Parts: sequence; C-alpha cells; structure tokens
Amino acid sequence: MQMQLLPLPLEGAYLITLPSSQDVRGTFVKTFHDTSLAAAGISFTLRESYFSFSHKDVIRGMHFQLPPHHHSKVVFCPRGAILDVIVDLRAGSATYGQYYAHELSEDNHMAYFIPEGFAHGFKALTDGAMTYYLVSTEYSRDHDTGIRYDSIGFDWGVKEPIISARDLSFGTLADLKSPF
Ligand SMILES: Cc1cn([C@H]2C[C@H](O)[C@@H](COP(=O)(O)OP(=O)(O)O[C@H]3O[C@@H](C)C(=O)[C@@H](O)[C@H]3O)O2)c(=O)[nH]c1=O
Repeated sequence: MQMQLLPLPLEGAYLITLPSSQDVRGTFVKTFHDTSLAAAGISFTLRESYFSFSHKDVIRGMHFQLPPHHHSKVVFCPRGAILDVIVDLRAGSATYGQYYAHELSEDNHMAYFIPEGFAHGFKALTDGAMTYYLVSTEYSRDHDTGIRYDSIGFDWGVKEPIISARDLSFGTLADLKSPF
C-alpha cells in the first residue's frame, strides 16, 4: 500500500492520502509507510506517539517545540473530524507566517506531514474528535510552546472556542522571533 503525498504551497509540508480498504468487516487504514515518505525525500524517525479526544469547537494550538527539541509530525484523525492548520515559522522561508488549513477526518483518511519549523493546531469539528500524532522527538516541557491561534490571520469559524489557558497565554505571530 503506497501513500500519495501531495506537496503543499508551504515547502516541505504534505497532505497524505492514507491508503485504505473496505470489506464486509469494516475499514483498514495504513497510517505510516517509511518507503513512501522516503520517496518524497522525507527522513522521519518515530520517537513518540500520542492522541487526544476533543469536544466540538475545541481549538488546540498553535504549538511547536523549540530547538534542539524541534520536530516533524504526522497527524491524522481516526475518529470524527478536525480542521487542521499549520503555519510556516522558518526564518528566511518564502512562505514565512503563511498558514495552510485542511480537514482531516475518519471519512477522508487524510494526514499531514508537518516538517520542522512549523506551528500546528486544529479545531474539532465533531464531538469526540480524535487527533493522532507520530512525532520525531520526545516531549520536552521546557521547549513546548506556541503562538496565539487568533494571530495567524486564519478565520477559525467559531466565536467562542473551548481553549486552554496556556494556549491563550501565548504571544502573537507578529511578536515571534523565529527560533527556526
Ligand atoms: C504534547 C504533550 C503534552 N503532555 C502533557 C502536558 C499536559 O499536562 C497534558 C496536555 O498537554 P497539552 O495541553 O499541550 O495538549 P495539546 O494541546 O493536545 O497538545 C498538542 O496540541 C497539538 C496542537 C499539537 O500539535 C501536539 O503536538 C500537542 O502540542 O499532557 C505530555 O506529557 N506529553 C506531550 O507530548
């Protein structure tokens, strides 16, 4: 089962169509295939994996880890649906500060490959939406940070999101001095 990687306008980021098959028992979905990523020039070593469940209209983000614990991630949504957003934070990048948004869901079997130097966040479109991560570094509390979700120029389509106090405490994209 090869994966189709669609290059995004933000260089190095991809949308992946996860290969799937259905039969009388249900659905089978492949979530990671090293050879497919390598064919796109991506070297990814899995160091940590986790998932969250979110109520509808929860926003989590926009998160990243600081160097030297910065990472790339594969993100997908095995249950429900999320509106997933990435922002290029690479100093000197032609698309610095630009975002890309796409729905990931249990129905479309889409995933992101998010390279190092990006912030990531999402809005849950359904109750109990599951967000699943494969990550290339381990969690480091002292390096885990972010920028305000509402400072990236993206219309999240929700007036009063459910969001953590930590996510509301972040600085803005405009005030960020890129660590990447
Ligand atoms: C991310 C993370 C959190 N934690 C702890 C910290 C805290 O007590 C609890 C919940 O953490 P958070 O509130 O940061 O969870 P959450 O807001 O879901 O964090 C996630 O957000 C999205 C947008 C991402 O891109 C992920 O990489 C991750 O940062 O889990 C870990 O132990 N390991 C981890 O890898």
